[in-house]
Amino acid sequence: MTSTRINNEKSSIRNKLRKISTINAAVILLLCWLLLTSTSLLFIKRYEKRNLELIAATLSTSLTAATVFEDSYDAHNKIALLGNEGMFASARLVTAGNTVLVNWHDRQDQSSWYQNMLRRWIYVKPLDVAITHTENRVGTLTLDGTVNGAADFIRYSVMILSSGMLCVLIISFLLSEFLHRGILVSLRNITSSIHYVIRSGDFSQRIPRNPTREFQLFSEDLNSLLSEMQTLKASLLRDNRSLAAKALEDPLTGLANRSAFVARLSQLLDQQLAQENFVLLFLDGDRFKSINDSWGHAAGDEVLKAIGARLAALAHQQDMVARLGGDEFAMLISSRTGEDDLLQLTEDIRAAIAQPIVIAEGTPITTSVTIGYAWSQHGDSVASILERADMNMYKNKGMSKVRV
Ligand SMILES: Nc1nc2c(ncn2[C@@H]2O[C@H](COP(=O)(O)OP(=O)(O)OP(=O)(O)O)[C@@H](O)[C@H]2O)c(=O)[nH]1
Repeated sequence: MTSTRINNEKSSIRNKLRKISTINAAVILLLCWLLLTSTSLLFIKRYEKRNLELIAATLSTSLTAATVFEDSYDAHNKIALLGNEGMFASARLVTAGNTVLVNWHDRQDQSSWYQNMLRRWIYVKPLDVAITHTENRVGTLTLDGTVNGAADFIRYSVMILSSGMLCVLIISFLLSEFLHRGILVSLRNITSSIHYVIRSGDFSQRIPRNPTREFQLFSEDLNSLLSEMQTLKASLLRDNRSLAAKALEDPLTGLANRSAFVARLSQLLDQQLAQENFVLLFLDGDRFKSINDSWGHAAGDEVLKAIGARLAALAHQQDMVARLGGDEFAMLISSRTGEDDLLQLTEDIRAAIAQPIVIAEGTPITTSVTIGYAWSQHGDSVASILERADMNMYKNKGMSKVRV
């Protein structure tokens, strides 16, 4: 559900940026329109009022004679002549004796509520002008101004605003595509690098340089985090490898330990059908207790290390030498194929071990090992082959104790 929401085009940064720039442009356009329209309307108000006063002054002069002689026909003609030109919306001419000479209305003027409101705002009330003759008031002319000019202005400006809004939508859409491309590409580079790291676990990946300062700083922070993760991962891998190696190594001699030996033996037994037989040698130190008792445990350790090194020197690359514990060693030999070959090896081992081992304090110690071996057989298990070699070693123990 979360991913559906994130994938939704509406929640993309591209869309949000586009929305922000469109709203910005629309608000600025609306404010400009309001400012320009209200300023223009103030001018129109002054102009229309002044215009009506001039018309009233001119008309009142030309209506003097008709008012004095109460010539309604002539007065009507003069008023209608200007009224039909759209100079005013209605006119009323009343003599000083309260006789209504003319009550003219523009037939086309069917004012809506908003035009009436506009009229009230521009003119406040109908304009009364006195008609005088020899400094005597002979009548009164009352004019109602038109609002056609102001209404047309407002209508046109709203039309211009609407088409302006449409242009703003189109222009801001195109501009946001163009201007935000850099930001979107930068973000895409960063997220794709992070996705790659998450998917592959490869912390050597770095986020490329970015021309935008904030993104560059962000990328640098992420890169230093990645390099810390890389170092941490490398040290964890190293520790893991060394722990794994230590788990399979005998700490005293550095040879394989019992676990590693059993694992290798089991592997060889599994592969046995496809390969030549191999041999398992079981070696046990003779009278080792007496070495410890005579020269100390540390000297015993040195002897065990020397035995291990000598056995390892005699083994070939495909063979394995292990210390199973105490003074017990074992060898898995895949490099010798015949009994003679093997006997030669056991002789070499005995000869090598028989060489005196000079411990740290300079004392030479002579020791020996008893060897028992078993060739691998079809159907062998780890336990069965170990047991055969062990038994053979014990059979030899008595003899070797005397012989070696
Ligand atoms: N120095 C040293 N001695 C060890 C170590 N592990 C076991 N030993 C000693 O090795 C001796 C092994 O004795 P055994 O194998 O039982 O007997 P042995 O004296 O070798 O006699 P045989 O095997 O019958 O010839 C014991 O005295 C253990 O204490 C070790 O890591 N270092």
